[in-house]
Amino acid sequence: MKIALLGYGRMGKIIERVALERGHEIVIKTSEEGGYDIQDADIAIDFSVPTAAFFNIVNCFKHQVPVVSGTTGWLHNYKKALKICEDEKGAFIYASNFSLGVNIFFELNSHLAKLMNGLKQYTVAMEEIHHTQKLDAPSGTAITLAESIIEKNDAYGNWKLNEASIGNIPIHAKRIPDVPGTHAITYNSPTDSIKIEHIAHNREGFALGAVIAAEWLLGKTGVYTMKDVLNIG
Ligand SMILES: NC(=O)C1=CN([C@@H]2O[C@H](COP(=O)(O)OP(=O)(O)OC[C@H]3O[C@@H](n4cnc5c(N)ncnc54)[C@H](OP(=O)(O)O)[C@@H]3O)[C@@H](O)[C@H]2O)C=CC1
Ligand SMILES: O=C(O)C1=N[C@H](C(=O)O)C[C@H](O)C1
Repeated sequence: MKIALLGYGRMGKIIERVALERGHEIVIKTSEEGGYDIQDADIAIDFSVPTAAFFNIVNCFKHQVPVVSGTTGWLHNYKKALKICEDEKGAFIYASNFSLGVNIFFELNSHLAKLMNGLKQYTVAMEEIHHTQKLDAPSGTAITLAESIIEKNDAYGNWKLNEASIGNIPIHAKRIPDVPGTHAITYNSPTDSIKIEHIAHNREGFALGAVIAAEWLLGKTGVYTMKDVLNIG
């Protein structure tokens, strides 16, 4: 595949290496808005910044270039993007986390949330830890985890950053140098705690998942998720 890398930072560079190892070609790599012809590419992979992702993604839809995005912090525009994708007959996969491990963790979290539904002695709390360069908080992955708990557990209707209050899942965001991404969910009762945790040791899993998603999306139209790609859950 001829790949456009929209965002050539920490993730863009690892995705480039993984894509080359899998026999693909990088025809565009950019850290700027525009200045390239997206139609030179068969597919685009956007790992940019929250303020740029929506433009990058919509530009792909408008030129019928399938696009995979892992950028977090822009999801207030997600529904708008889906509408444009539909209108332009585009192809799109967004995931807050492309790693196989986290996608398995999403399933565990959902199952645990269902088991805990109605057990009023337990309260849930989430912690996410990332490197100090991260622009958004809480992480996209933490938001996905919280949304899944809200869907399965009647005790929760929303999440709150660094704040515990009734009906809200507290998400504690910590920034520590060089941490690729850690997410933990703990259910606490007066007598015990149940904790599940995912620790990324590096960024390879995110990059491989994004390239696999791009390979899977090529030739399709419509909106998909990593559940479709990995066929889990
Ligand atoms: N879904 C997933 O699995 C994962 C998602 N992420 C997310 O991916 C995103 C990128 O992460 P990471 O690579 O660590 O961040 P970086 O800051 O290292 O890279 C982002 C790059 O995007 C560039 N950029 C700025 N404006 C634009 C633009 N208009 N178009 C294209 N690129 C632009 C930045 O350039 P400059 O520095 O000059 O501003 C920078 O080089 C983040 O939102 C992060 O949360 C990260 C890991 C996994
Ligand atoms: O910015 C990062 O680094 C990461 N961002 C994603 C998120 O916000 O969930 C995924 C991963 O945790 C790394």
